[in-house]
Amino acid sequence: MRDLIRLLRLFGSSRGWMFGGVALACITVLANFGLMTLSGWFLAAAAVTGLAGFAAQNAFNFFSPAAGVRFFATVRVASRYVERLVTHDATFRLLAQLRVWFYTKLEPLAPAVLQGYRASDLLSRIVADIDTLNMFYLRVFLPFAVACGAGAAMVVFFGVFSWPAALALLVGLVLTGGALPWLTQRRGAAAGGEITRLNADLRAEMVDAVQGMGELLSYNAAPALQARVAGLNARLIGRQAEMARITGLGSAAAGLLTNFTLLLVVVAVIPAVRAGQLSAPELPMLALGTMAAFEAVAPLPVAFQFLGQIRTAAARIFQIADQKSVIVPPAHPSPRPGSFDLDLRGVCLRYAADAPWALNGLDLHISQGSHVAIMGGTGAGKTSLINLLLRFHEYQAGSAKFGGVELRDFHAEDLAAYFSVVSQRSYLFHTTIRDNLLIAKGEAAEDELWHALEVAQLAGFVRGLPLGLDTIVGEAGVRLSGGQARRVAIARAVLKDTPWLILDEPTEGLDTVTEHALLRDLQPLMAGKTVLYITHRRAGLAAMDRVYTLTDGRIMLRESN
Ligand SMILES: Nc1ncnc2c1ncn2[C@@H]1O[C@H](COP(=O)(O)OP(=O)(O)OP(=O)(O)O)[C@@H](O)[C@H]1O
Repeated sequence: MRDLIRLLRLFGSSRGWMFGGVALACITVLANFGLMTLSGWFLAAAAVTGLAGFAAQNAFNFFSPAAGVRFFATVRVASRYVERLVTHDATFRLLAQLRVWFYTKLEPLAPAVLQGYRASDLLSRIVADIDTLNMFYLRVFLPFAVACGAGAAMVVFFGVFSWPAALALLVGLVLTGGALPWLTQRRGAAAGGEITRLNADLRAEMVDAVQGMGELLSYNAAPALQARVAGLNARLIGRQAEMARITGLGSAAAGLLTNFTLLLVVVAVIPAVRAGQLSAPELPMLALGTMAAFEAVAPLPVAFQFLGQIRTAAARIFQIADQKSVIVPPAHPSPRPGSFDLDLRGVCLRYAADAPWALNGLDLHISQGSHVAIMGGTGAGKTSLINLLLRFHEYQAGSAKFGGVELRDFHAEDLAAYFSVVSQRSYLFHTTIRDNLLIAKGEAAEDELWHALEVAQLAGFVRGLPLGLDTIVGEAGVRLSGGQARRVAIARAVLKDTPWLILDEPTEGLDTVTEHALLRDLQPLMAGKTVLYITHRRAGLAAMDRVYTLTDGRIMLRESN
């Protein structure tokens, strides 16, 4: 329940649209109620008048009730139309609001906290869970509010004619709109929650399967995956069938309760008609009114059945949104560094309180303009050093100063303005070469893009492509060779043009010829910049001013060039 109240609070700024939709839906239900009750009364009164003789027929006013029927019919159609427009508009607004809110919560968690989640699970939360939460307004909140508002008005209307009939209607509405939804909600909670989780698991397995298709086929591991997916699928279908059974039972019980209430109302009204306290046409009026009144509560049993699904989705979303970023942003704006020197003294960094130190008392000084290489084997702490510099992870001890200012006094996004990273892992988006370059400098002109490609030695290749800069590179750049993808990353660094250039194993995975060509082509980019070259190979070290060896998170050796 707490999660649902939180959800409602989140929708605060769209309150006008939400309650506007509720008001219009109430008008629609009440117009239908007016139409049915007036029609019931009018038809019966006309029949009674017809039997009463010529004088009574002449005296009967046909025009006012006929006009009333037309009025309610027109209002019902018009308000239903506007209600659909408003409630759907409200739904899309809430959806957009939820997505933006969730994204703003996610952003500070990248990359440190989000690394703990599978990408496909995050995708499920961003897309499917948010969509499920969106059902909350249209399928739960709106029908519930309409049932309360319009239901109360209709009971009061019945009360004006007959309190026993009003009581019978109230009991029928409360049973159908309160007790039955409570039951379906209880019955559907477990299945609904599991459907959300199983859908997420299934999506995660499928994303993994598509990404690892090559490995699965070459190791003949596809049958095991198929069996896992089939198992998940069978459980999902089982739970969905359970939900369908509950839906069917809920609808049938609602229909039964409607007819039972109709019977109760008729039984309650007959003595009053017999006693002359009510006129004969008022009996069909209240009977048809009862049928119309149930329009207000009919969607509730099915709506509440989905509460389990909505609650699980809300819990999954809030679980991420409530995570704290490991980087605490400083309270004040980032200072301007006095220079671009880096001075690390006894820096310790680890990824969890009980994890071993990835950087363990690291001392390192890199003066502005110098070219420094850090060598180290697997797990030595090279990437952790970059994580430290870019404020992707927090350091727990020691002093790390950039231009004389502690790194933790910088906002990560401001610090990013001083560093460009060319890495073996530089990610290429499934879009054009142009768009992949523009992420480094959104406002770059066409000739700047070509200049960057020239420096990265990729201009000739791009010119030769039929679509040139508008060539789609494929997912993670699959349509480019390893060397070409690295050159796109270099072109980004040229565009960004920062004082520091970090080369994180830029030639990893490339053949020796390409490696040497790439290192040679990097030279113009390195001129005049402070360069940190991280590698575990010896290629390219000759061009460095100093070479350090990193072992177990600290500098163990300094080689001079
Ligand atoms: N995100 C992370 N969460 C937990 N531990 C991590 C994380 N990243 C690195 N580590 C651990 O920190 C230590 C240093 O890792 P790091 O990635 O900095 O080494 P590296 O020198 O870059 O290695 P490689 O050359 O193999 O990439 C390793 O023991 C590693 O297991």
